[in-house]
Amino acid sequence: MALLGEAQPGEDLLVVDGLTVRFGGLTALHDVHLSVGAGTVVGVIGPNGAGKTTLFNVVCGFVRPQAGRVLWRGSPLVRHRPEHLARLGIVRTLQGLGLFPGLTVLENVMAGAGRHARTGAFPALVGAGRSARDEAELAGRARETLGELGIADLAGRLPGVLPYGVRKRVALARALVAEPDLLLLDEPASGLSASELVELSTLILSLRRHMAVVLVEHHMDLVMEVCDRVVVLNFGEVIAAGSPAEIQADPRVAEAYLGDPAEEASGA
Ligand SMILES: Nc1ncnc2c1ncn2[C@@H]1O[C@H](COP(=O)(O)OP(=O)(O)OP(=O)(O)O)[C@@H](O)[C@H]1O
Repeated sequence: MALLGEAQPGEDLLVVDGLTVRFGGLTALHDVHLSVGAGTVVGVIGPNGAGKTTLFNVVCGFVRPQAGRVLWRGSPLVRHRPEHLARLGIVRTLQGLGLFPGLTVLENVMAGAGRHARTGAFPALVGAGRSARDEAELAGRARETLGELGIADLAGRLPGVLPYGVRKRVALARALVAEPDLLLLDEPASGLSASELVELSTLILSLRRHMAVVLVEHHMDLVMEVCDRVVVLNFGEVIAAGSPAEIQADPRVAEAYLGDPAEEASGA
């Protein structure tokens, strides 16, 4: 895969240091610490409402914490905004796919190349401000990424006509074309068939050569298969962190999940 990783293995790319987030009287995160090394896949799991999405939202600059910091390559991210992330080398996929219905698959993927675009999001989206050469180079990279995900033949289609699993791949291609150093994956397994899950697992494992991944996911089989480390949140607090085997054997984790409907729904 032609995705370039600049970080050295073992380097801590992302450090979340003592994050606390409150929404009115509700504490969504309380003193959360975690670190993500280059070339590692870190799973963030926990029952519904545990704070996983809030954690992503803080890293992405959507939510400001009441306490704590997010460090990127050793420097605190101060008042960072979601639109600056791709240029830092951080890209997130959304639970909702967020594809543009009026753009083709190829155009949707090209719209994800924020890190390399020389202009802001809207001009980049419509192609303004890029030279014909930039445009051709970007289209080539977008096609290559679609090829790596096995959907190059769908480049000219509109996303609305494609099955959900394929649209998820398009959303992933849009994230990967930015060649991130850190990919934040928000429930990539939801809605996928058993065979698509196997492909997703292989893909995530292959990404490690190029980038770090943080995976928020309810599908435990996938988490246990692809993650180097797993962090478990419950009611906004880290209740366990360790290897997949350690997490599976931890009684506090089983207890946190007892009766969680999302868990039952995922069949894990
Ligand atoms: N903008 C907000 N305003 C008020 N409360 C919020 C807001 N965002 C999240 N919450 C609350 O914060 C808590 C953590 O929510 P969050 O979405 O981070 O959990 P989650 O682990 O991602 O859940 P799920 O697995 O269901 O997606 C929940 O109680 C939620 O209702």
